[in-house]
Amino acid sequence: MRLSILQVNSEDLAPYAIVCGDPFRAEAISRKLDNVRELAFSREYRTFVGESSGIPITVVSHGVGSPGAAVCFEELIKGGVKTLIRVGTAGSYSADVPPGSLVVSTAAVREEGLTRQLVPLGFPAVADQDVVRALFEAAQETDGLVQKGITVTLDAFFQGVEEFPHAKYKQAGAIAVEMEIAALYVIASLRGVRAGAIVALDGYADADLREVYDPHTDVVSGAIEREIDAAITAIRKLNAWK
Ligand SMILES: O=P(O)(O)O[C@H]1O[C@H](CO)[C@@H](O)[C@H]1O
Ligand SMILES: O=c1cc[nH]c(=O)[nH]1
Repeated sequence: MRLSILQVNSEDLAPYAIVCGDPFRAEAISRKLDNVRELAFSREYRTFVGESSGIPITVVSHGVGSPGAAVCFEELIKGGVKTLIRVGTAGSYSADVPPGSLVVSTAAVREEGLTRQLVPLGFPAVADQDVVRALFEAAQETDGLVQKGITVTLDAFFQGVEEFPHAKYKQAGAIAVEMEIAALYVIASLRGVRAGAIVALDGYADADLREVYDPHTDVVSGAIEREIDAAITAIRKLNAWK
């Protein structure tokens, strides 16, 4: 089956997929795999397929924001992907998890506009427990801080005149904010597949991102390297557990 937006054939996809915002990160992830082939680069969606320890893995970039990412997740699932792991970046809510730390998202606050068009807001955006366990174990095997907990998914990146809801979600116990995990978790639940996410913290959520946002520091690059390794290791664990 031809997937019309990703521009790939479903027969070429693997049951495990690693997804990320940035097409260049997708390429970096693919470089960690064996027997890699680039299948397509259509819009923001760059798709590779390769193997780790003989396990086929698809890697796809989904761009920035939940609506575009949702299109990618839906097509991957339609194409036969059964486990999706997002490898992203996020802003921290706490000095306890400073930039360079990793966070495994157990569930996401639905502060975006997409998922309420799919299912009522009372429906949770929650990760698959086996994927969380595999990601957390794998991340702990890398050097550096890793925590697991609730993340927030927001549409807006730069603040306007409205207050961002960070203070109340921090008070409620959330640990980081990004832009696509809630869409991933809701769509995975609706379509009956597994999903999880790990993010590298690249700064603080309450900073003025127009002034200070820089995800290209050595500290962040090191954390992204660690989360990529953790995601691939997590897939090897999940494959061994089945
Ligand atoms: O690094 P990625 O995976 O793109 O994730 C985060 O970075 C982007 C914002 O710069 C948003 O997509 C956000 O969710
Ligand atoms: O959405 C995001 C992603 C990375 N860093 C942030 O502060 N916010």
